[in-house]
Amino acid sequence: MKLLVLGANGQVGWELQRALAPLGEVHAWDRTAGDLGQPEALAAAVQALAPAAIVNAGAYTAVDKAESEAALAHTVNAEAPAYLAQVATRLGVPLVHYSTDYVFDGSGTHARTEDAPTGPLSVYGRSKLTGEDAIRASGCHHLILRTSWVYAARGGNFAKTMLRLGQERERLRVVNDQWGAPTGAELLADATAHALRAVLAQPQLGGTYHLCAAGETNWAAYARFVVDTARAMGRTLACQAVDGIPTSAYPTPAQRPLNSRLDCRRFEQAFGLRLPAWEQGVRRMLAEIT
Ligand SMILES: NC(=O)C1=CN([C@@H]2O[C@H](COP(=O)(O)OP(=O)(O)OC[C@H]3O[C@@H](n4cnc5c(N)ncnc54)[C@H](OP(=O)(O)O)[C@@H]3O)[C@@H](O)[C@H]2O)C=CC1
Ligand SMILES: Cc1cn([C@H]2C[C@H](O)[C@@H](COP(=O)(O)OP(=O)(O)O[C@H]3O[C@@H](C)C(=O)[C@@H](O)[C@H]3O)O2)c(=O)[nH]c1=O
Ligand SMILES: [Mg+2]
Repeated sequence: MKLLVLGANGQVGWELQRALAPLGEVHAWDRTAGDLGQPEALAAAVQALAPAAIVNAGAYTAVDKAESEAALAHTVNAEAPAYLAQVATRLGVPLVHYSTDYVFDGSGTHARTEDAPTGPLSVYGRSKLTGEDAIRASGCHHLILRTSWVYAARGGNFAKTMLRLGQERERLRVVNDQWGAPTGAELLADATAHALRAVLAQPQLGGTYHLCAAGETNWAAYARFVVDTARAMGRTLACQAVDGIPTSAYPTPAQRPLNSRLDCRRFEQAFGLRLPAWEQGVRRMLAEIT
C-alpha cells in the first residue's frame, strides 16, 4: 500500500515518515517533489502515483509574513488542498490534512469543539479555513486534524526560538494572555497513524477533529517551562526571567487568538486514544536537543 506524505520536510511531515512506515510504503515528497504552490501539476503527479492515502503536512505557516503574502498563502493553504481533495475523490482514497486553532477568533475561555463557529483573525487562519472548507465540500473521505502550537526537535518553532533568545538575553518578554496547548509533531504523527489505520478500515470515522496535547498554558509560561527545563538538563542560558506581557505590548502584523483551547474529546473517543499532557512531549524534545 502506497502512502503519500506531502510537506515531508516540515515538523509534522518528518515525523509522519517514521510513524506511517509500519502501515505501508511511504512516498515522502518535499516541496521539490510536490509543490503546493503549483496545485494543478501537483494533482496530476498525485493522480499518477495513485496512493492509498494522501497525507498533507505541507502548509504556508509563516503567520506574520502571510499578512503581506496573502496570495501565496491562499494558493498553498486553500487551493492546493482543494485540488488534493479532487484527486482523493477520483481515487476513492482518504485525504488527511492538518489545520489550526487560528481558524477561531479566540473569544472566551472555553475549549472549543469541532462544530464551534470559526472566525479567523489572520490571513493564515483564513487561508487554512478555506482549505478545510474545500475539503469538506469536495465529498472526499477525509480526516481534518486541527492542532495548535506545534513543536519538534527538527524544524523551527517557538520553544527553539526561546532557547536561542534565552542564550542571548537576561530577560525575555513574552505574551501571557494567549492560551493553548503546545503539541509535539511526534504525538501528531503517531496519533495520525492510528487514526488513518482506523479510517482506512472504517471510512465513516472520517471528519474534522481537534487534536492537541492535554492541559493548557500561555506563551510566557511555556517559555518559562522551556528555559527552566533546559537549564535543569544542563544547558547554559543567560536568561534570568521571562516577563509576562499583554498581547497589546507585543505588536505583530497578524492578530492571534487569545483563546486557542481545543476540546479533543471527539478524537479520543472516536479512535480510543488518550492525549498526554503537553509538558511530557516538550520535556522529551528538550532532552533530545540539549
Ligand atoms: N507549526 C504550528 O505551530 C502549527 C501547524 N499547524 C498545521 O500543521 C501542519 C504541519 O505544520 P508544521 O509541520 O508545523 O509546519 P512546518 O512549517 O514545520 O512545515 C511546513 C512544510 O510545508 C512546506 N511547504 C511550504 N510551502 C510549500 C509548497 N509551496 N510546496 C510544498 N511544500 C511547502 C515547507 O517546506 P520547506 O521546508 O521547503 O519550507 C515545510 O516543510 C500545517 O498544516 C500547519 O498549518 C497547525 C497548528 C500549529
Ligand atoms: C518570539 C516572541 C514571540 N512572542 C509572542 C508572539 C505570539 O503571540 C506568540 C507565539 O509566537 P510565534 O511567532 O511562535 O507564534 P505563531 O507563529 O503565531 O504560532 C502559530 O503558528 C501557526 C502556524 C499555528 O497554526 C498556531 O497554532 C501557532 O503555533 O508569542 C512574544 O511575546 N515574545 C517573543 O519574544
Ligand atoms: Mg511561527
